[in-house]
Amino acid sequence: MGEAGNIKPTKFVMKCGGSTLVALPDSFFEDLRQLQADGVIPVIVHGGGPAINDTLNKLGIESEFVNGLRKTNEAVLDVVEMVLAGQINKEIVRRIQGAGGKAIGLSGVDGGLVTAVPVASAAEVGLVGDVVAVAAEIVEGIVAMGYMPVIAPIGLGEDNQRYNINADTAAGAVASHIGVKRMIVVTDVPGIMREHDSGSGAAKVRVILPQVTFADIEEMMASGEIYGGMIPKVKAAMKCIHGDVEEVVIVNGSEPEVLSKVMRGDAIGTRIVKG
Ligand SMILES: Nc1ncnc2c1ncn2[C@@H]1O[C@H](COP(=O)(O)OP(=O)(O)O)[C@@H](O)[C@H]1O
Ligand SMILES: CC(=O)N[C@@H](CCC(=O)OP(=O)(O)O)C(=O)O
Repeated sequence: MGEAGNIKPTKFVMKCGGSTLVALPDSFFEDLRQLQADGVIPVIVHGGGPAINDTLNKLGIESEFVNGLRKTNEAVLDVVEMVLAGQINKEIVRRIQGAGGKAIGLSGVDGGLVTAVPVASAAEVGLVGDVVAVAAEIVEGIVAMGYMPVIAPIGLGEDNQRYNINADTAAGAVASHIGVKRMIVVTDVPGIMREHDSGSGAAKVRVILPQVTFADIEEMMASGEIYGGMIPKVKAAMKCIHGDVEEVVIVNGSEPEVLSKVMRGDAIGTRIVKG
């Protein structure tokens, strides 16, 4: 069968971390455009933790993290929404368009895209949300119009309350609700790393693990080898890998053509699979 004119577009979710956003080269956005042109459509969910920190500092608003989640009240939420849905979201859209791609930015508030409930630790962290629903038809509609959705991780409760959602958590929820096969997490390290004993008393070296299972992750979290910002990524991965989602791949955004390489199946970054 001649499939060339008949190939169904493939969607994948890409989470882009605040740690890497400013450092992303133009070629990263050209790669996105090329994928889009080839019918491989990125659905982007982004973070922006460092930019939120900067603006909170400038405004003299205190904020701290409890188990990887920002303690959030209404004053903090104003800044989170302004920075994520305003500054960062539009910067990503501009860079995609600058590379010749087509993108529409929105937050989880728009069209009721992301419905959230307070996280279990809300008594400690305040207005932080977990995702309970994603309006997949909005994502599908934007993709059908030929645009990449670029989503800022703010959610709305049934009572119209806004919630701050960790971007890894939001990306994992989008991946499971729209039923992609793969989520790519773009960050500032080349994958999940582990210290490796090179033997004969030599110094330990840090190696990138090409593939990890849920059991490996549990072990590395318990030993402290996975810590800090990597924790929400692996937790989001373990939560979303079921049903349609088969794998989550963690890669460094400054690696040339990193997205195309993952989509081609090259051995790059760390693949998280169930077991
Ligand atoms: N085992 C590990 N391998 C690699 N990075 C790790 C590991 N455990 C924790 N990290 C940390 O996770 C960070 C990435 O998370 P984070 O800074 O929150 O990025 P992002 O802004 O992309 O979400 C890395 O810079 C590193 O400091
Ligand atoms: C609840 C919570 O912690 N929300 C995050 C949302 C942004 C984010 O997750 O950005 P990164 O991907 O760059 O870390 C925050 O306020 O920083």
